[in-house]
Amino acid sequence: MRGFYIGRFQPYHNGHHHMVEEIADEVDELVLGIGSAGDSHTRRNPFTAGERVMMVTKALADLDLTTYVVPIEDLERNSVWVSHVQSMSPKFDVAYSNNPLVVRLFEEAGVEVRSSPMFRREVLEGSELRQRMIRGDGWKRLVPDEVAETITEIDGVSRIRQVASSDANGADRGVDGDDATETESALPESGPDGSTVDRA
Ligand SMILES: Nc1ncnc2c1ncn2[C@@H]1O[C@H](COP(=O)(O)OP(=O)(O)OP(=O)(O)O)[C@@H](O)[C@H]1O
Ligand SMILES: NC(=O)c1ccc[n+]([C@@H]2O[C@H](COP(=O)(O)O)[C@@H](O)[C@H]2O)c1
Repeated sequence: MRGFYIGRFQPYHNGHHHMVEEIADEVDELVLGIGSAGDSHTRRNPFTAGERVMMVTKALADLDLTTYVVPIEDLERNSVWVSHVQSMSPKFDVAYSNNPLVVRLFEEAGVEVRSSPMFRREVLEGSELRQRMIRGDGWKRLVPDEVAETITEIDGVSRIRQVASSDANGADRGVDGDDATETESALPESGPDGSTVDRA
């Protein structure tokens, strides 16, 4: 059986990794979708698709699981997003997500979806990690070692600080403090990833 798990992975952290380890007990192969693949160099989405491919590929290398890492760009239409995902991914039998919008879109398209409880969400959250990087607080122990190495290799902390400071000056920012584009803001209630506000 083949599973599919999508996230923005900005960055890939131990909460994601915990979820992948649990999924590994249920499937033979796993497709990791790198969501919002066209976005980078913003406060909410600092890393490019290629950089996230590196983080995820290296972090998964030790798992006894065949994995495929597939970048997937956002679409303006939620109603056809699942078809778009299916067109970019190896065929899969079950999708994994804890994102309510993603769960709904897969279910409406007739795809089986499985969710899991959030793992140590008080610290294992992308926006919390990005804030820690900006502030210089400890973040490395919250991500797999390979992810910390990749972020160091690409000088990621300095990038996040720079894009966050230009966001603070008004560039690339939505009214609610995130960097949602007009397209994202125009979607009902939330951006394509189901989020509303992002602190970093
Ligand atoms: N700590 C966690 N435990 C379990 N699942 C998680 C955890 N953090 C994120 N997820 C799930 O992983 C998927 C991808 O999440 P995503 O890449 O948006 O990370 P995030 O931590 O929610 O980041 P951000 O704060 O940037 O939105 C989603 O289904 C999300 O609900
Ligand atoms: N219409 C769309 O493009 C659409 C809809 C639902 C989810 N997504 C993407 O799927 C990913 C979901 O990941 P998260 O659960 O990490 O938010 C995000 O990259 C999000 O932008 C896109």
